Amino acid sequence: MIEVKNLTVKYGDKMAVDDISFSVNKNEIFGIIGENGAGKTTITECIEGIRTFNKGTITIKGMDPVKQKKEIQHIIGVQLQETTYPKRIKVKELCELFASFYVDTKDYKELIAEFKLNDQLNQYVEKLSGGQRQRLSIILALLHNPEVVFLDELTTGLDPRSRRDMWDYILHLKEKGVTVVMTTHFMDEAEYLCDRLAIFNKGRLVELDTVPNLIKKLDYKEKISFMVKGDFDESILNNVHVLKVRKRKVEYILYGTKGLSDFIKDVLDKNQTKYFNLKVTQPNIEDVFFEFTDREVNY
Ligand SMILES: Nc1ncnc2c1ncn2[C@@H]1O[C@H](COP(=O)(O)OP(=O)(O)OP(=O)(O)O)[C@@H](O)[C@H]1O
Repeated sequence: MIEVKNLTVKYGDKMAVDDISFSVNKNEIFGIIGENGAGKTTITECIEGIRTFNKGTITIKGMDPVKQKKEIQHIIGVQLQETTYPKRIKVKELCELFASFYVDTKDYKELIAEFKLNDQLNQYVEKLSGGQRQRLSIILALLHNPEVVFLDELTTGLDPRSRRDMWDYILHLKEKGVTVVMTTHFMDEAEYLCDRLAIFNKGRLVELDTVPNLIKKLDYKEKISFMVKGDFDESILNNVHVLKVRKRKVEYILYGTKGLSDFIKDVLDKNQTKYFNLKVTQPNIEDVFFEFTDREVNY
């Protein structure tokens, strides 16, 4: 559905996107993750045809998003992170205005009902809450039944229930055959929704795979975390089971081989360490994120 080859974007001397290539398959939910400033918005805006780039080629369904802007606009839907709407316009009027941009659109009232904005139909857009504005932004992106939808941090600012509802809706879009390209900072969201995840670090693509495959790449079998009170002799953690230690103030997160958690519990007790909040879990996509975005990129 989407092919990106050798995309390079510079802002002055600053390399924002550095020679990246990837493709997005039809009907997949493709996640883009990375730290702030990693280049996620720049990349998606280049694909959407709203940002120029220095080098590379991009196609959506074989079309060039810049040269064939008109055709592309009919097949893509874009939900933006921050959108400024005209002042003193009501929800209903904004939907009608956006619908007038396209030849063929859905009945916006269906979408309004699906996203539970019925009560706000006659409300001024500027008076909507943050979560309501987010829901309106996706309605506007879906009015023309696009084949590909770009979602930029869609669930930021949503309450837990609305966030879950939004996840269901994204899965529903996939069921209907839509291709979804989404950026997110929520790792649980990326893990739950995305068929494949592209991890960007400082403008470079560092990993691209399914969630289970990315977790396998970590090669850690066990993970244990705990918090300590008072002095703590870190040298007790030195052992063949411990492959990596991350520390945040009083919290320790350890990754390692099978047997790691038994060894750590044992050593903490033997040393009479005052610990709390001990948790034994499996490595997850957040661990993948830390591993691959910490790492220097070598090619
Ligand atoms: N118009 C611009 N002019 C100059 N530099 C820019 C411009 N837009 C983005 N940048 C820089 O390019 C880099 C990539 O920015 P981008 O917004 O694509 O990152 P991002 O991964 O989307 O970040 P975030 O998670 O914070 O939204 C950053 O260092 C940013 O400061």
